[in-house]
Amino acid sequence: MEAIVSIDVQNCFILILLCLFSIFFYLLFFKKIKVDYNLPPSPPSLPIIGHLHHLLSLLAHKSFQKLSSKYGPLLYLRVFSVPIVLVSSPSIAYEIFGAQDVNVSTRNFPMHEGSLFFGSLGYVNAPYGEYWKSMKKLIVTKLLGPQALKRSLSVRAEELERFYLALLDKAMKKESVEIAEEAMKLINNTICKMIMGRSCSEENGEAERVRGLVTKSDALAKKLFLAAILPKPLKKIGISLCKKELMDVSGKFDEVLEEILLENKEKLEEHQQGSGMMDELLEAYGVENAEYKITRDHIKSFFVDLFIAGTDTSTHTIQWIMAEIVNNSYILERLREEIDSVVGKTRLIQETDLPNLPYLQATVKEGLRLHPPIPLVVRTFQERCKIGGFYVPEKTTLIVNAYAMMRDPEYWEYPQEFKPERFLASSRSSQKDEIRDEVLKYIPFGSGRRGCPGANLAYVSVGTAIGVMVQCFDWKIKGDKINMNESAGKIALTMAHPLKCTLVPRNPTPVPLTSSMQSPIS
Ligand code: HEM
Repeated sequence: MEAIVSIDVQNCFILILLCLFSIFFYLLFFKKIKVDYNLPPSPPSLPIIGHLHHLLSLLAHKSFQKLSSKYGPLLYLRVFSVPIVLVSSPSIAYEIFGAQDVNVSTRNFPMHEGSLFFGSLGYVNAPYGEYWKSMKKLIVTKLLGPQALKRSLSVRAEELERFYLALLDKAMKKESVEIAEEAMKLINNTICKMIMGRSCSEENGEAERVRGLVTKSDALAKKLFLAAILPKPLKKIGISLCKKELMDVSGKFDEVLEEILLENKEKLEEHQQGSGMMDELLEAYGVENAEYKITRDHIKSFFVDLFIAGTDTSTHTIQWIMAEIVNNSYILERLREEIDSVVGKTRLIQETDLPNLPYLQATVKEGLRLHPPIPLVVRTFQERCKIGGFYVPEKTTLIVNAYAMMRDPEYWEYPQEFKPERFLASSRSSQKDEIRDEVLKYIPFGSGRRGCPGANLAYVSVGTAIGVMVQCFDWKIKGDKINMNESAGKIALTMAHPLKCTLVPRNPTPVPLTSSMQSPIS
């Protein structure tokens, strides 16, 4: 009997211990789930598709802006079962591009084998790793870093004069000018020359073909971006629907680039200099023990990415800013006063004048704030993490709504208005701008390691193009005001009604040129 009682007491003790352990582990486990799976708040969604309708809306950045102003700056969305985190606040962006920068340094867009655009060998879609790092080094040292930009100054000066002459020619013939068309020629020729040592030829239609391909690629990129967010089977269908168009664009880019590559290789063999970057790539190509082994297709994909990333963005920025200037005559007057007093009327504005033209610089910054050509910055969280105290699962797509952040009334006075003066004031109180919340309220070029490496080039190309248009011409439009509606359909934010103007030369005689180019009048 004694033995039975002692066994019962032992069992009871073990049972109690088991219960206590279970409760302890249950609480621990339960607590862990609660902490780990405390996802960011999620706005109401539709059955099955979740928040897909917001992504499909014509102007997704605006649809997201409405969502965040109603439900908060950090939201958890889903497209079917695919998770997305939507960020619309500078302080959360600061946390992500600081502590989680490596974690979000890959885009994870679908890659199409064999294509030069959105293919597996490109730069923009390359995962964060050795290949991306070695190409970034090349971009900074040979193309877009401050020293490289100094070396290519004359290339841009020559293209700027060509731009001025093209506008002057149209003005003299009283033809109307489509600003985006002329700006695209300027930007595309500049980028081609800087990368490959020569611009595409206008005579044999090569330049026209490349510009057409850049425009096509931009529309195609939007479709591919949407496909990227769908769950696997739908993603496959989406991409296969774009396949023909993708391979067509890739094939045409290939034709043009193959020819230019051959020319450069011959130059190199004859010890003539091409562009620094092209020479470096051609030398590295095929070298067994190179830092990173690159193929011919790597080079071509890299150039396609640079054309596409640089051309449409800068072109649309020029168009938006010029439209704002024409709509606000006091800004035009103030810009002219500044340019006339610093540059004068006897020579064309140059890149080296920009540091002495603060109002022009502020106008460019304000244009990028109000009309960022890439309104949504998209990345992927490679690993799970915590943001703003919330759990973010691995492989979650990150969408940073730069458009909403740069129009947030908490950070910007009169956020919907075009007021370059705001950047004159902020440059004086730059200390204040270092405050955590202020740092990422201005984000037209993205941020972190994968932020835009072309920002410096963009500022000087856009600044001088706007400078020439203001310095040399009066602007006439049909009607009182330019329609500033936005257009969808492409990845870049464009004007729904492209800006068309008739130009009248401001000076009775054309501005003398610095290079050997001849004015159409002389
Ligand atoms: C107004 C002009 C421009 C704007 C607003 C702009 C904006 C952007 C943005 C928002 C991104 C994504 C950044 C991120 O994910 O955080 C980006 C990436 C990029 N941009 Fe620009 N860009 C402009 C001009 C240029 C130019 C002129 C070039 C070069 C010729 C260029 C080359 C690139 C490249 C290569 C990337 C990908 C960077 C990477 O993945 O590491 N961009 N740009």
